[in-house]
Amino acid sequence: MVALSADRLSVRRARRVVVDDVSFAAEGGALIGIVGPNGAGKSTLVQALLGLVPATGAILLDGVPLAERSRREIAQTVAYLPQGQSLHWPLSVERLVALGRLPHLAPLSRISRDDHAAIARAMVAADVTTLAARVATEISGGERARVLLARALAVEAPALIVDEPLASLDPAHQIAVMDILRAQAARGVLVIAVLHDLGLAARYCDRILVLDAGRLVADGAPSAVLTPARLRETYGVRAWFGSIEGVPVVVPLTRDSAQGD
Ligand SMILES: Nc1ncnc2c1ncn2[C@@H]1O[C@H](COP(=O)(O)OP(=O)(O)OP(=O)(O)O)[C@@H](O)[C@H]1O
Repeated sequence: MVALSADRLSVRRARRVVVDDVSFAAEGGALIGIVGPNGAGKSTLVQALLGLVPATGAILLDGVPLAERSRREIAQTVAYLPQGQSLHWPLSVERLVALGRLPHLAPLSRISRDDHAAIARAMVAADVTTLAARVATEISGGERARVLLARALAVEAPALIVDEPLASLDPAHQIAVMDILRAQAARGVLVIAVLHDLGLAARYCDRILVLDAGRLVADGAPSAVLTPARLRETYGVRAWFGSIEGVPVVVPLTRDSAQGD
């Protein structure tokens, strides 16, 4: 199974440290949530894990420093769904999902039967088969989110990093996407998901990393990490914690007046 680790990872943007001395290690077979307030550095952290932004510290992918891997190797090993991607080319949905196979194709080679099978599996998993012939620039925001997830799934990489995969999705599709991520983890994939919905993070993740102002302030099982004190300190909110039919429920209730504003 794939292994990904960061050791004392820091990233500066516009001369500000936005990821600050973050260390963690992860292996395939787990769904790991990254949560934290807006601007905490979550997207920057995952971009650094993919080698997309310059960082200090060490990142190891299967024991090899990321800097020693080619872009193609990284793209084959870690599929990535960026946050809020917009589409500019009027490709069909099926062709857009097919782009997920690019890391596996030799230059000028054609899509193989295996590639077609991977594309079909990804479209079924993300529930976008009925959109296959539609123009990708002419579908709704939630449909686009699922199509882009399908493109990432089509890579069939041993690791999958998704940045806010639930944005613009209705409740049924939010649950469906979390089910997909869980199923991927159950198949041995390392899934890292940047999430804002703490309730779904608590329900679905094996482990949660909490980022606050660039620092990793908590790392552990959801029940250990998503506590009233942590949510107060990190988000400045009071939350209700409970469970329904054994499913953990976290509902942010009010901003914490102790925060002062
Ligand atoms: N290209 C950039 N240039 C300069 N600063 C940036 C850039 N991208 C992000 N930042 C800053 O880096 C910090 C971390 O941003 P990042 O997008 O990683 O946060 P985030 O936790 O993913 O936030 P959100 O939940 O709002 O998506 C923020 O202060 C942001 O303003």
